[in-house]
Amino acid sequence: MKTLRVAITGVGNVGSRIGGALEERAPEFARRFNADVRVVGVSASTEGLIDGSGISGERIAGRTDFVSGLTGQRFFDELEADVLIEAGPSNYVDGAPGLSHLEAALEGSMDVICVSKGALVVAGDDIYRRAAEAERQVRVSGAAASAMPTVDFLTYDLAGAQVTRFEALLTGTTTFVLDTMYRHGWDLDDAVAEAQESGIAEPQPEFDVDGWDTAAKLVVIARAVFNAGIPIESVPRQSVKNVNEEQIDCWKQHDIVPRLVGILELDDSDRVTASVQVKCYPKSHPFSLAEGSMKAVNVSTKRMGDYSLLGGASSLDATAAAAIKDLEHILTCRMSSSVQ
Ligand SMILES: NC(=O)C1=CN([C@@H]2O[C@H](COP(=O)(O)OP(=O)(O)OC[C@H]3O[C@@H](n4cnc5c(N)ncnc54)[C@H](O)[C@@H]3O)[C@@H](O)[C@H]2O)C=CC1
Ligand SMILES: N[C@@H](CC=O)C(=O)O
Repeated sequence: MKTLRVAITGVGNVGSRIGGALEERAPEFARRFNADVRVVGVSASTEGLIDGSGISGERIAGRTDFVSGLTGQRFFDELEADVLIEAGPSNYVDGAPGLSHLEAALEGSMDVICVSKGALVVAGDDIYRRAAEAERQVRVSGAAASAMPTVDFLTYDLAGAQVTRFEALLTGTTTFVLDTMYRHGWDLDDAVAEAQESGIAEPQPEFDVDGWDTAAKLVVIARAVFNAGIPIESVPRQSVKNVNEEQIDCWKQHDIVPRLVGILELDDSDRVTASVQVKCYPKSHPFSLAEGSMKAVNVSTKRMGDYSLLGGASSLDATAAAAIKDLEHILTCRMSSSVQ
């Protein structure tokens, strides 16, 4: 049986669940791929743990035998792993600490799974170039709307379809906030506090509310799907903060529902432009049917017509599952290439 050694950087809301999610799937991986998939290293901001014999989900979440200082470069110097799952903070200024984690992992010939978005937003080009040079994979489901298939849907299912427009609810927090304001009369602050309580809002929730999270996901998707480099600062953004009670009343009278959407449009030369907008939709539109922290995607293509997907609500378990989905795709590639 082949062993696949997995490391995780960032043991917060999401990272601490990834170990348990992997443990749950391990017997299936053993059966289907004849692979022993185990976590061999985890690092948090000031401490970490490396154990080649495997680290259980309980040890990751409990952190009782973490070693002080085993993080950052020291962690990578001591780590021997095949795949890194990066689940630290998303930092759109310089990509730290995720960027140096991804660089060290690719340097060490690991495939990388990004749950955090900062490094991809700040240095997507560089990460994909390094990965190509190292002949390693970059998987980004967790950073590109997690449980809602975006990159995989566009690159695999719609391969060759020639996408012309992608319009989507990519941030569960803003769907939740607008939905509770519209349907239940909540005020913005209460709705944001509830989203924080459930762990889906960013540590600084204005990243969600002001459209940065949606913009970041558009940047990640544009790079992964269309090989387009879009600077996040160039993405025009609208904020949910500016939605007020009078507007909500007016939209209700007109039977239309507000949502924060991210849009990618491709022109005839395949040039991609991105924007984040508060838009209203008729009540029967799939985006209006997205309740709570659900997401939704509308895609127009030249060769296969139009699509709508609805689902993929933001949740910590669903995000951990999306990272394990990426791991499964890596496993599939690694196993098939070892057969050839
Ligand atoms: N919460 C969610 O529903 C989702 C979150 N994400 C992204 O996943 C990432 C993690 O999100 P959460 O777990 O909610 O955030 P979190 O703030 O709970 O966890 C981040 C963890 O990274 C740790 N960390 C900070 N510096 C570090 C370093 N130098 N080395 C190793 N670890 C370090 C922090 O101590 C913290 O525990 C974020 O980038 C977020 O944008 C993506 C999809 C969904
Ligand atoms: N803050 C995001 C979660 C991570 O991508 C959301 O609300 O969907």
